[in-house]
Amino acid sequence: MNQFNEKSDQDLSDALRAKLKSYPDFPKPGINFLDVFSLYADLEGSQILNEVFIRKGRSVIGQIDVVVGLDARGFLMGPIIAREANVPFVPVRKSGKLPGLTVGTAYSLEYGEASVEIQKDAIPEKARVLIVDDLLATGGTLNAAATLISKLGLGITVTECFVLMELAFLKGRDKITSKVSCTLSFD
Ligand SMILES: O=P(O)(O)OC[C@H]1O[C@H](OP(=O)(O)OP(=O)(O)O)[C@H](O)[C@@H]1O
Ligand SMILES: Nc1ncnc2[nH]cnc12
Repeated sequence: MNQFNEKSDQDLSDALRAKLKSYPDFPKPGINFLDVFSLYADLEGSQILNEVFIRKGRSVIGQIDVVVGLDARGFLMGPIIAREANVPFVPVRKSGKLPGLTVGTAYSLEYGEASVEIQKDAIPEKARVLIVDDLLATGGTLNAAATLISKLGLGITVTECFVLMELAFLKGRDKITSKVSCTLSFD
């Protein structure tokens, strides 16, 4: 029993939307930056996020074998979701940060370019993967992560992507071949 048991998913999503801070023209003119850390800086916001991620993890029990979180804000949520789903957590990191043998790819995102890597032996054969991140904008980042995972071969499949926030008007979903779910959509 916790203070959110009686709250619907919609109630939680509405509460987060009311608390979220955005910053026009950051990091570049024309970008409205949605700051997930503004939710963590609010004690109730942080508790609601925890509840949202716990519900997400429980909803995929038995359907996935690994949670992959994206650098950096996907690391806030991935381990909670993975723990509730009772599966391991694996990071996709910006290039040059992971030890051992890695596979990498370059991509574009809403406000720049980047490249990411995953450890070659991080995901077991035939695993069903859930990719998680805080935000879907153009879809460049999620698509790059899915491409990386497919480069590993071994019959590994991305079964779902979960984001806390989606800038739906940028149509990032069109780049993603797997199912995408989100908590807060912005038109
Ligand atoms: O859909 P896209 O256009 O690819 O944009 C979404 C990505 O952009 C942000 O990360 P960023 O690369 O800024 O990294 P950070 O988490 O290290 O700040 C965000 O956390 C997503 O990962
Ligand atoms: N508008 C935005 N706000 C926060 N993170 C982002 N990543 C890409 N676009 C973003």
